[in-house]
Amino acid sequence: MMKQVGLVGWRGMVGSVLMQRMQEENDFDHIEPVFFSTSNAGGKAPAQAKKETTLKDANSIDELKKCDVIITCQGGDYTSEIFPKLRAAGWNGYWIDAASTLRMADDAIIVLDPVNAHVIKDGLKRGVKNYIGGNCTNSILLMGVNGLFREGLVEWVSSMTYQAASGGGANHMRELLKGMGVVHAAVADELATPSSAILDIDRKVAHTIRKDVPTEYFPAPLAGGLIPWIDKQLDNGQSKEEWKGQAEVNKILGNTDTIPVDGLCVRIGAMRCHSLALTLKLKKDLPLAEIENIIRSGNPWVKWVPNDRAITEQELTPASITGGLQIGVGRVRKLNMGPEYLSAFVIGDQLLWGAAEPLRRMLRILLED
Ligand SMILES: NC(=O)C1=CN([C@@H]2O[C@H](COP(=O)(O)OP(=O)(O)OC[C@H]3O[C@@H](n4cnc5c(N)ncnc54)[C@H](OP(=O)(O)O)[C@@H]3O)[C@@H](O)[C@H]2O)C=CC1
Ligand SMILES: N[C@@H](CC(=O)OP(=O)(O)O)C(=O)O
Repeated sequence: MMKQVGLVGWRGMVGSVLMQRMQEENDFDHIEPVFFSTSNAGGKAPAQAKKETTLKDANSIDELKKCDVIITCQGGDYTSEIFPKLRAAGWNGYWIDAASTLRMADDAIIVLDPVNAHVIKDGLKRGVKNYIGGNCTNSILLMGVNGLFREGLVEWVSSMTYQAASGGGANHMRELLKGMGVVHAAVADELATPSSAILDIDRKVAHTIRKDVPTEYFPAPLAGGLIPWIDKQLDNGQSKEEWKGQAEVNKILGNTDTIPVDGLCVRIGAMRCHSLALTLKLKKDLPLAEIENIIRSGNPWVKWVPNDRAITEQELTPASITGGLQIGVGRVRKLNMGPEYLSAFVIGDQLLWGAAEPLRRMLRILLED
C-alpha cells in the first residue's frame, strides 16, 4: 500500500518549489498525498491530489495523525506549535521539515543525502523519525566542497556569504524589486539623457536609497546596497546565521571532532542564489589538479568553473545558476598565506538545494527503505 504523505506549507514559496520538483521527479506516483492548509481547510486540494481532493486542517492533530509521513514547509512557528502535540498524541510517523526549529535536536537528523547519506541511513536504522532540511547557506557550502570534507582534508573554513533576498521569504523578494524600481524612477529622466552628470545622478540615488526605498521587511535598503547581518544577534557577536555554520555543518557530516566554520553572513540584492567566498585551510599541501578532481567528485551537481576570468564571469553568477540544481564552484586557487590555504567561490539556488530538494529526496529515501 502506498504511504499516506501529508503536505503542509505546499503553496508557500519553498512549498511551491518542492511541489514543482516532486512533479518533475514523479514523486506523486509513489505516494498517497494529503494536502493540508492552515487557512483554507475544506478548500480544493491541488491537481496532484488523488483520493483526498479537499484540503485538511493543518492544525488538526487527528487529521495529521493519519499520515505515515508529514512534509512541512509551513515555517518554524507551525513546527513549534504542532509537532510536540502530534508526538504527544502518540504519532510515530516520519516528520520532514524545512524549518530550523528541530535541526539541532538530538532526535533529529539534518538531511542532505548527497553529502550525508551514511548519517541518514544510520538514523533510519536507529529508528530516528525526524528529518530536517539544513540552513540554505550550509547546504550549498557542503554541496559545493563536500569532496574536500569527505577526504578529511579540511582543517577549518571561513565563509563570507552573499545571500539572496529569497532567504527572507517572498515579501523580501518583492521589496527588493520595489526598491530597484524606486531607485530607477528617481533618475529615469537623467538616465535617458546621455549628457547628464553622473555625480548628480549618484546624489539623487543616494538620497532615494536613504529616504524612499521601502524597508517594511528588510531592516535597511537592499536595492543598491547590502546588509551585513542576517538573523538574530547572539551574545558572542555572531549572527544566528553565522552560528549555524559550524553547528550545522558538523552535525550534517556527523563529525565527532568539530571542524571550525565561521565567517560573516551578508544579505545582497540577488533574487534566489546564495554565494559563499570561502577560505579553506587544508590539512596538507595538494596540487591544484588533485584538489579539482576531489571537488568535482563531490557529487553529480558540482559544476566546476575553471579559474579563468571569461568563464567565471559567464558561469559563476546568479544569472547563470538561478533556477537550477547545479552548484557552481570556482575561483579555486592557492592563497598568499601558504600552500595549504585555498580560496573557493560556491554558488547555488537557495530554494532548491537550500530548501526544497533535500526534503523530497528524503521522502524518496523513506519510500525506498
Ligand atoms: N525562504 C527560505 O529561503 C527558506 C525557508 N525555510 C523554511 O520554510 C518556511 C516557509 O518559508 P516560505 O515558503 O518562504 O514561506 P511563505 O510565507 O511563502 O509560505 C508559508 C505559508 O504562508 C501561507 N500563505 C499566506 N498567504 C500566502 C500567499 N499569498 N501565498 C502563499 N502562501 C501563503 C501558506 O500557508 P497556508 O496554505 O496554510 O495558508 C504558506 O504555506 C520558513 O518559515 C522556514 O522555516 C527553510 C529554508 C529556506
Ligand atoms: N536564514 C536564511 C534562510 C532560512 O530560512 O534559513 P533557516 O532555514 O536556517 O532558518 C537566509 O535568510 O538566507
